[in-house]
Order: sequence, then C-alpha cells, then structure tokens
Amino acid sequence: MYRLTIQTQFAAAHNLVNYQGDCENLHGHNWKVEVRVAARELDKSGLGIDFKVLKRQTNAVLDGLDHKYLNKLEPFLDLSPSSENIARYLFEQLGEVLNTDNVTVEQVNVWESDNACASYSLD
Ligand SMILES: Nc1nc2c(c(=O)[nH]1)N=C([C@H](O)[C@H](O)COP(=O)(O)OP(=O)(O)OP(=O)(O)O)CN2
Ligand SMILES: [Zn+2]
Repeated sequence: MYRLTIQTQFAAAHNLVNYQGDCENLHGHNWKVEVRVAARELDKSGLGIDFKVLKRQTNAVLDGLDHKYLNKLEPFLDLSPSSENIARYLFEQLGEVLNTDNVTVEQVNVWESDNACASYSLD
C-alpha cells in the first residue's frame, strides 16, 4: 500500500459551543489541514494519485470554509466547529470525491495552532 499526504490551509472564524472559557467567544484560526490517502496501485506515471488532484479537491472543499464564520455554515449549525468536528467533516467530504477502487482517504489532521492538532481517521 502506498500512502500520500498533502498539506494545505484555510482561515476562518468560529466559537466553541457548550464550552466555558475564552473559546466560547468569536475568534479565528489559520487551520493547517493534512490529508492522507492510501493507494493500492500506481498508474503508468508511478503515481497513486496526482498530488495536484489531491490538493485541488481538498482546496475545493476548503473553499467552502475559507474566510467564513463556521458556526453559521450548514454542517455546523447543530455541531460545535471544534477541530475534531472539522476533521471529521473534511474526512467525509473528501471521501465522497476522492475514494475509488484504488484510493481511500485514510486520515485528516487539522492543526489549529502549531502545537494543537485533531485527527479523524478510518479507525
Ligand atoms: N480538543 C479541542 N480543544 C480545543 C479546541 C478544539 O477544537 N479541540 N479548540 C479550542 C479553541 O478553538 C481555542 O481557540 C484554542 O484555544 P487555546 O488552546 O487556548 O489556544 P491558544 O493559542 O490560546 O493556546 P495557549 O497555549 O493556551 O495560549 C480550545 N480547545
Ligand atoms: Zn478556536
């Protein structure tokens, strides 16, 4: 099995729901996003999936979050937009566009800061 990872980022505002502390107030982050996929086989170019495709599809999903107030977006109307829930949302959205017989989205890591990351994965 081959494993490929890309990194990208988005900026957005949010506030944690049902949370007591500073983070219940509106604030923002520059989230770094890492997407890891597994590929069973390589194509004739030796690629599991083109990094360009992986980045383009990821950025297309992130465009829906970039420079938005996450709490006001449909996926987070009834769900606190924590990094954990953002990671799961991205995992599910990316699975819909990237999963094939050959490629499987395995893990999404969402870095809220340089030292805090939440992940969602297959198991
Ligand atoms: N498990 C999680 N914990 C927290 C999340 C989260 O998404 N998942 N999010 C937050 C807040 O979004 C908050 O913005 C982060 O606050 P904090 O960790 O305090 O960030 P700081 O940069 O202020 O870190 P310090 O090291 O405390 O200065 C909170 N927790
Ligand atoms: Zn925050």
